[in-house]
Amino acid sequence: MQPYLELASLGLITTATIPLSPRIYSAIFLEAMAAMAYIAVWGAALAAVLALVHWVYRWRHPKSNGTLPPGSMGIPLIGETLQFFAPNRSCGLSPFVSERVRRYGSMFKTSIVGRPVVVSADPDVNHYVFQNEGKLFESWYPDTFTEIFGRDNVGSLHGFIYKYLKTLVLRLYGQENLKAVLLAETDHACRGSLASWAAQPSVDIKDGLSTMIFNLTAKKLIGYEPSNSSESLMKNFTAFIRGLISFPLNIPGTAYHECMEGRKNAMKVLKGMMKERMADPDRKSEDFFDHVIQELRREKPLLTETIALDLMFVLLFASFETTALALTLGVKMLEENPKVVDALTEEHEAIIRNREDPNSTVTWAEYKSMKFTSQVIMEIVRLANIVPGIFRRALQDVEIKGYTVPAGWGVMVCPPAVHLNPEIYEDPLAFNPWRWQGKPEITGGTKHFMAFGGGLRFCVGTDLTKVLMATFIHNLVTKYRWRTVKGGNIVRTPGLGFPDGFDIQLFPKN
Ligand code: HEM
Repeated sequence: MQPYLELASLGLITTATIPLSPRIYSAIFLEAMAAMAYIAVWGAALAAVLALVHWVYRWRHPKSNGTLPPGSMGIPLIGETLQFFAPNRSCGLSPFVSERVRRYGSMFKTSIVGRPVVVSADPDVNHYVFQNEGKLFESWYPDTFTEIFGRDNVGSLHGFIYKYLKTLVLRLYGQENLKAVLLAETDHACRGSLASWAAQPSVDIKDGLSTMIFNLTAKKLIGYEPSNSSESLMKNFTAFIRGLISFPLNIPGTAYHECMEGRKNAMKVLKGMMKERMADPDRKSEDFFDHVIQELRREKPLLTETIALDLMFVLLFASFETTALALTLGVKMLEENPKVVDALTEEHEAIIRNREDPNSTVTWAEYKSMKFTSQVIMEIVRLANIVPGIFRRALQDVEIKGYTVPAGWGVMVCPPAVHLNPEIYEDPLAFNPWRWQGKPEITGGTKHFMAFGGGLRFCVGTDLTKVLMATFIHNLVTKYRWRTVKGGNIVRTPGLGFPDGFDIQLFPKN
């Protein structure tokens, strides 16, 4: 059929209909199509822009059934992650927290590593969060942290299985075993390490302490001997730790990537060990891993293999790095405060004078008598702030101090904001162990001291850490003097680090 152009419809003439050639027809058709496509593209672009504007608006103004704390959610997707990880080279509160507390108050909202989070610098709020573990809040760490520690790590477990694991770990690191076995072993390890470091021109104290504590605790946990083939395990943990609290960008060359590779390799070693031990039912129980494997062998085990492996991984890591970092900072602070060293020396020389054999190992009664040392340890961990943030997730909308924390949001309790608050600790950056004088011993978290956490999830390694620090200080101040050879500067990203190392030279006392 011949195509026609309806001129009337175009308003050019009244009634005429002119036959058109197919070429003209298709040109007009194409033009109409182009116009429609043009409109569609613009329409789609406009819709996309509107959706984007709406999304950005929603990002910046998240929905809530009540009043959200003030604060900024940062730029979409990235939030304020970059500011959170920005290096801070002092013992003071990170600018990320201090600037926001100044601007918004002690509770503010933000977004870090892809999650909306309410940060609390308020002692009452922190206490409330810890006391409501399992009721209003549960332990939660951002996905990137969970990737690192394993999805079934103890921090991600709840309820019955969590309580069971905690009891299992306390059998190894609780007071009874410390008194019966570990105190003497830590004393022995500290003596040996200090003597070997004194025989060298200098030692990187952080590396030395890490190796000493790793060898001690990994022996208890997995029967690790530094000279056997599993030596690479320590190297993997070191690679793991370097990227632990770094920006979560998993591409080759980044610290985070190195960290994930370290985890992969360490898990390979642990899996190999587990396979070997599972295949040997006659194996005698020699270390903590053997106890865990006995549990796995039961007809209806409470643990799964993944939970067991993640537990071993977390324990191996948490046992050495935390304490090594705190003690390294402690050595730096002692060097800067000779009066504290004098008071420590007096306390520890008195202990030795009261012994029948001055070379005998530290006894539990002696350890318990170290009052000033215990104040020094409290002061070191207060200022070290090894854990810059303790994470939880709201299980329902929670009203606190006139604000709402929406269900599903993260909460970051910020211990440094409490430990460095001048209203709580006078002249908070001063290293002053005497501030703890006459105060009752703290055995759990309190509103004003939460270096080891608080509530149900209070750190299971607290007593081990204190024993390790006390025996190290005992041997250091009674047998050696020391001086810094190089390094000792700190950085927090936000985890504590010693970017230039910290080399000291030890001199035996006569
Ligand atoms: C200076 C040394 C240490 C510091 C500052 C420290 C700090 C902490 C903090 C703040 C928590 C609470 C985390 C939370 O509530 O989410 C915690 C939990 C934990 N710590 Fe430590 N810790 C130290 C040493 C150790 C040691 C030596 C071990 C050895 C086993 C250890 C094992 C653990 C474990 C397994 C948890 C998880 C407990 C749970 O989820 O219930 N920590 N630690």
